[in-house]
Amino acid sequence: MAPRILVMGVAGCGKSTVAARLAVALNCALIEGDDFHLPQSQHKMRHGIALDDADRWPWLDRLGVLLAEAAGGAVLSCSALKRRYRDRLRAAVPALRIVYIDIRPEEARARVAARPAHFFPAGLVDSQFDALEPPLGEPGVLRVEASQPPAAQRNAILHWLKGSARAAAGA
Ligand SMILES: Nc1ncnc2c1ncn2[C@@H]1O[C@H](COP(=O)(O)OP(=O)(O)OP(=O)(O)O)[C@@H](O)[C@H]1O
Ligand SMILES: O=C(O)[C@H](O)[C@@H](O)[C@H](O)[C@H](O)CO
Repeated sequence: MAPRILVMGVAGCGKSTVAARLAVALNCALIEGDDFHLPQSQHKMRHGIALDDADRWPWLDRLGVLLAEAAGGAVLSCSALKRRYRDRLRAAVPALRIVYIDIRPEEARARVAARPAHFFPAGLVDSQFDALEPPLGEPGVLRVEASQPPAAQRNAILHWLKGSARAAAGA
């Protein structure tokens, strides 16, 4: 079955980095969630204003369609901070697998502050943690430590995917 995977977490956790590596390893498409924010949402973030549900719903709906329709599967990099956001993506892609990159606030702040050219300001990182509802306990979720090197993260995810495919086949 074509892979349909969400890599999620707060700004700076490393979701784009590992999602890109995973898409290469799985030979499938990469959907970079940040590329699909509405212009007004990008404007808000650039000006230090956190997104709210109303900003995120149309964005999540678009990403759900892209992920569901990607021929050959896809890896989606998207913050998906709240349970209801993930449920919206699951409504579009029922077999969604989720990789949660878990990072400490001080590390996320340091990473975001170290990339000043990016549209997302370090001052908004705390709001990401305020919004975050970690997906632990939800079905089909793997937690990955943000501090692991990207290659180790990718390998752990590939191992997990292989194990779930075997279990689904009853092996
Ligand atoms: N496993 C890692 N270990 C150390 N640094 C990392 C790791 N993964 C990513 N980084 C670095 O952390 C920063 C943020 O990474 P990345 O852009 O992938 O995160 P992100 O979650 O996609 O962020 P955003 O959503 O804000 O764009 C980058 O400078 C990246 O090089
Ligand atoms: O839901 C959100 O608040 C956003 O998606 C953010 O997480 C940023 O887009 C992203 O992390 C950029 O750095």
